[in-house]
Amino acid sequence: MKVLANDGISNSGIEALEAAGFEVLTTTVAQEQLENYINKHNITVLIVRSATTVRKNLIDNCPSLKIIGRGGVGMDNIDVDYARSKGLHVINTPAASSHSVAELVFGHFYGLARFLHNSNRDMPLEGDANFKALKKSYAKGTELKGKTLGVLGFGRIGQATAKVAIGAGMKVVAFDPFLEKANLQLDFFDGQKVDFEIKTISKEEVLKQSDFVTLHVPAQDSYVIGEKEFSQMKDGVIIANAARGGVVDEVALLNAIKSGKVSRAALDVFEKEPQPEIQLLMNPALSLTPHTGAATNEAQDRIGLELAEQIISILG
Ligand SMILES: O=C(O)[C@H](O)COP(=O)(O)O
Repeated sequence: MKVLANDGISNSGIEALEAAGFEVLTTTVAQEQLENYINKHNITVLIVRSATTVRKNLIDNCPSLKIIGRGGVGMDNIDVDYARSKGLHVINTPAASSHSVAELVFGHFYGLARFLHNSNRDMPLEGDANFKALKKSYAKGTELKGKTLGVLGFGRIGQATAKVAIGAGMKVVAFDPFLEKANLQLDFFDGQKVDFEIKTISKEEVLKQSDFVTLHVPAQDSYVIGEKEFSQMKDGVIIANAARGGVVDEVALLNAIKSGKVSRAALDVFEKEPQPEIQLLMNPALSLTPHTGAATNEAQDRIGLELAEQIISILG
């Protein structure tokens, strides 16, 4: 049986699938040629990340497909219910990338707190005077330790982010419409484990208390953070969106930066992907990454292996 991993898959995933007798194709087929390719090569399993979309048409026109696998969390690029109604298995790997996303958020937070996203670019090629001027202009950094992190969406990734925050000496407050509390476990390098509980509070209270805000919610029809929510935040707040484009109103964000309500922000996802608005790309208050939350060797290894295991157990 053939597996097409159209947005790639780790070697560990390929090896596990091949050992079970699957043929794995890793060609990236353009969206408009996908239907032909799947039919021509009699593909049984289509694996995608966020780049390839799997809509009704493709599902209807590719009868050889038995499984659609999402290497990652968000399935907004797949017509999941429709595929399932047609008897296809739709699988993903919801836990495999949580810690990688959490670390990316903190990479942005530490960078923003000390202006690394700008100072890297601004370092003078020569000149003592320039160096000194630059040192002065980046003299107002802040520590994360002792600050409050607000987490909107307290599922797997939100909780992983909370654990990193606690390790960084931050207080964590969280909002989740589906969760009253979460039991978290901190794992230490020497094998010690510490359990603790975080009770969620209202969204407004999270926004009011937080020095840093991070979103970990699925794609949805309306903004989670817009003009109203920005007005409820502390002046000078730093925010991060590594969830989905469209959960933060980008126009409201730019206005909030302009007014000083938001001092700096990190975006890993954009309302327009893969071509974010130029005003975002040019704004010095923004630290940007091209949707790389899950893009670590470790996360992709776990994702590849988990997909392989699920595929083998369904078809093996
Ligand atoms: O939903 C996810 O898993 C993340 O947004 C990562 O998407 P990617 O696999 O396209 O990097």
